[in-house]
Amino acid sequence: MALLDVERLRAYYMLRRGSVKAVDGIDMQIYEREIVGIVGESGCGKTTLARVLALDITPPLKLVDGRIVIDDIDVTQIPIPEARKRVSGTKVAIIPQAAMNALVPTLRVRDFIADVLKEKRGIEKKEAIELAKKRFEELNLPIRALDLYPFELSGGMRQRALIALATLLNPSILIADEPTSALDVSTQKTVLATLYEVYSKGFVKSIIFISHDIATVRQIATRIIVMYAGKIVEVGPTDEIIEKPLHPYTKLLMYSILTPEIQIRKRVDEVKHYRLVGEPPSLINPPQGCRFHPRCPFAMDICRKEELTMIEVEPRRYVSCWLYVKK
Ligand SMILES: Nc1ncnc2c1ncn2[C@@H]1O[C@H](COP(=O)(O)OP(=O)(O)OP(=O)(O)O)[C@@H](O)[C@H]1O
Repeated sequence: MALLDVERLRAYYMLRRGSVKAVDGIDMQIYEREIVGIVGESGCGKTTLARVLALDITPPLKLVDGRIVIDDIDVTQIPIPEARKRVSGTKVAIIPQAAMNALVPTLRVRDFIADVLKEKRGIEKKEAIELAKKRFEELNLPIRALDLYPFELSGGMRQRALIALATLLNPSILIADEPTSALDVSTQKTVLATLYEVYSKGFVKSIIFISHDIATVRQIATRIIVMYAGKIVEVGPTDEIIEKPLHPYTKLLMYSILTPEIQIRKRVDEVKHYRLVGEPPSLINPPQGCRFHPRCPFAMDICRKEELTMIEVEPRRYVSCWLYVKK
């Protein structure tokens, strides 16, 4: 039974010049005790998907179609503000991409926590600060950080504090959107370690980890979902996605991370003469057929005409590519 079950999800930015189809027909499941990485180039819809799953759906973003069931609650059947009240912080919590700005600069960390917990869950200040102290202790974070203003914390400490805060109420699913992208490599490691800690200590059941960088995702995720142009193109266990990518887009992404491991290089050797050139397409008028076809070195006629849904090529391995359809 999935913790999170998403069906036919469509969420568009409704602009005057057209709708940006940032999440366009997504089916996915997140199960208990897994860390799922969502990867793809900038602009492929990862942040939009994260926002929708966290029910942060404000204009111009609109939920156009589909169903989201979180821990048995079909949140798409309830008005969004009410759904948010029911699940935010307890079933699902998010560390947003602009996390550096997620804290309020004029509030000490503890006052920020108190405000958020009061507003979202009606928890009194004293109790909120006790909860925060306990969680900081459990995660070996310095409790004195609670008395500081955000600008007094280092980037890594701010990010780790946000992980602690997002998980205060032990949400079933934590969504972390590019939590390490603005940090240097050694700070990234400490932030990843804190994320792993909230998972291993059972403060969250599962994590969705979003990043454009497969190399980072690889360090923490047990399963990977690859997104391209508002759609999922491939899903599989991390090792298999890394060592045996199927979709040409995943292969080119893998090749571009220049891994030194010989087996991995060999497996993606078939794309060694190609590069991931150009940009992802406009999501106002995405290409017909497979959205990757204009950049795909292996595109066939059918790819330009017909869209394909996910096919299961092996147990737990899904890909959306005509190359894998048996003729
Ligand atoms: N507020 C907005 N209004 C209009 N279009 C938007 C808005 N936010 C994002 N988009 C568009 O939606 C598409 C998906 O963007 P999104 O930020 O979800 O992608 P992403 O994969 O998370 O990329 P990044 O890592 O750069 O955030 C892009 O075409 C983007 O330009």
